[in-house]
Amino acid sequence: MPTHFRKMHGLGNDFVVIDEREYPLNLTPTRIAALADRRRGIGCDQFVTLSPATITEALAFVRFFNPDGSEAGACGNASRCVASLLAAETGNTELTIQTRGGLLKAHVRPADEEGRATVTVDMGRPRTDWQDIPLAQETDTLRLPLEGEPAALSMGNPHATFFVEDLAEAERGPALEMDPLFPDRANIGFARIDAPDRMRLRVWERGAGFTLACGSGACAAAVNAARRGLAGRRMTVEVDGGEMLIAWEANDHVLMTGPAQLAFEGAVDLKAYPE
Ligand SMILES: N[C@@H](CCC[C@H](N)C(=O)O)C(=O)O
Repeated sequence: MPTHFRKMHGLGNDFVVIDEREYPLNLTPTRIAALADRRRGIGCDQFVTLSPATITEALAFVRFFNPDGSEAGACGNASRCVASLLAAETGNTELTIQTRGGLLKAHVRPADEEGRATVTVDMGRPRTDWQDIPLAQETDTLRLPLEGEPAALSMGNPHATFFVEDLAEAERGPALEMDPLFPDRANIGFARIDAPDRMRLRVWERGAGFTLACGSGACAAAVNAARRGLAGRRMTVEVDGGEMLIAWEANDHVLMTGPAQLAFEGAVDLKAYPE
């Protein structure tokens, strides 16, 4: 029996979304990696599953997997996409989803003629203690002991942000993801500050590589820029796929606003992929 899936994207960061709320599929990392593979599977930057929430206020428990099969505690763009999906399903414009990184509240605005909804997700509080990111050793997370002195934090997943003049420095991403300072590896952002309220960002994503947009990376870069005194607390973050608005509120929560879109729906025979 083929399994229904949705292909969604936020600013070109694309997802296969499978709803397991009625039938658990027990997908293994091997099968997820095969399905996420653009050559032999459906292909996506992240694979997303919905299962029943364990907390009554949440509509679903949402899990995010990278194309290498590893699981991430957060994915900003996929959170917007899932929120738009659940809003269409329930008619609620204010809703909560449960993730490994925590409970996320979302506000979903109506979709435009192209089916693109604008969604704000409260991504929670950034965690800046070295153990929470995590780092391998106690260190000042505002300036890590790496060439270029990036700032690091967790948005439910680990991020390091380098502040650069030239985005060509992003070619250091693959090696930095694996640096021993990051025991769980890390998403590596390269941010060029263009104005106190505007930056250009590229992110080498852990387990995925360069993507057109990284929502949690945009939150991390904006917060890190403000922590370093390089920018204010509200920023437009321009990525390869477009723009997000990030606001680091006085209550320490990070609000991320950007688009979410359904690309197409399909069905897949899971048994055709290794377990
Ligand atoms: N695309 C994402 C982040 C996905 C997870 C990341 N690669 C990780 O392993 O932490 C986003 O929009 O936040």
